[in-house]
Amino acid sequence: MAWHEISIEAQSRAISHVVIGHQTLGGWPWTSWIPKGSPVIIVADERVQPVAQSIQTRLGAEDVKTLLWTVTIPEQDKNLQTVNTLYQRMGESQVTRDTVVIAVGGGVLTDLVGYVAATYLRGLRWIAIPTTLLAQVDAAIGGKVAVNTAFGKNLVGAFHLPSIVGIDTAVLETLPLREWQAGVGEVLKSALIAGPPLSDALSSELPPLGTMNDWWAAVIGETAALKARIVSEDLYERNTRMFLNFGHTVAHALENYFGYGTLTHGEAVGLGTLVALDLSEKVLNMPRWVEEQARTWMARWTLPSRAPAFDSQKLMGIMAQDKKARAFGLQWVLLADIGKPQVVTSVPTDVVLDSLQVIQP
Ligand SMILES: O=C(O)C(=O)C[C@@H](O)[C@H](O)[C@H](O)COP(=O)(O)O
Repeated sequence: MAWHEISIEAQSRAISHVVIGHQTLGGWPWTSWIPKGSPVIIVADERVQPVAQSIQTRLGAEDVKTLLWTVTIPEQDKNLQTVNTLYQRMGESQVTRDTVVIAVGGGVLTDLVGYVAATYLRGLRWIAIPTTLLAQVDAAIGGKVAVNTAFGKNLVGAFHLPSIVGIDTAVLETLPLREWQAGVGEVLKSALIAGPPLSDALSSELPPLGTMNDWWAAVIGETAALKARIVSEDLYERNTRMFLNFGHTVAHALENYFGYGTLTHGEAVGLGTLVALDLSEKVLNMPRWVEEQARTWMARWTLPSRAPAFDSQKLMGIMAQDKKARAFGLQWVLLADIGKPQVVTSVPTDVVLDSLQVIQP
């Protein structure tokens, strides 16, 4: 029986503009970001409702039809049940495919609302307005959107780039201290995988957490630019984008093990980073000074270097579900040196178990 093939070669040149400024939210060209006549739904964390209301006022003045939904979504509610409540509201509001969704909040909100935008009506245009350090340096950039399941962190998701990521560092001026701490885990990760100039900036001075200043504005800009560069090279994480997952193999497992929300993502990333650095010394002969430098940064910014007690074998079972895992086993992102990440497969289980000891209490 003869057969023939018809190929579909979709050329999606997805573009995502990352806009960074300080006290610039009010001056952004909103109407150029939203196609004429498109309705808008703003989904905002209730803690940053004033930011969302200022956007709604600005859009209203330009005759853009806007709904504002304020929500509270802790990490433990970043799941399909919460997604479904938003699907329900969108159905009740008779949302159409030309609607633009604007997500205003931290990483949990941009992950979940971004996933809703990726899936409702098979995909809506969306804009991310990150209001936490974690979201501004990492979560809101690059289009990874997802929710957690009982089997693991971010196990249900998609790649759906926001058309705009609007970063106004002024919104961090009222950010609670633990949210600052939750974000620095990703800043340290970025400095370790990138090396200079970001790692030099951290080594020259480390301001206290909680006060927005020029140093933080520069570090946020550099970290966001690093992520934008990596995502531009490998949007679907087929190779180099895995570098951004440094420390996350253990981090995500810890978040699941202790119950989502017990450890902040940044705290878990800090702990996962220490395990990855120990493995890097063993497997890639990474110079020890890199680990010592990371520990200095973590201590300065009060990131925990020890986890609550955990069963290493059970944690390994959760790690097996990591999205970087393949049929042949786990893939690790390790460092040969600062700024020199590598994807490494077939790290022996006993070596991993030994490295997990570095974060046991
Ligand atoms: O954007 C990426 O790629 C990252 O790995 C960045 C991570 O810091 C971020 O936490 C991401 O959401 C985790 O991705 P996942 O694929 O491990 O869920």
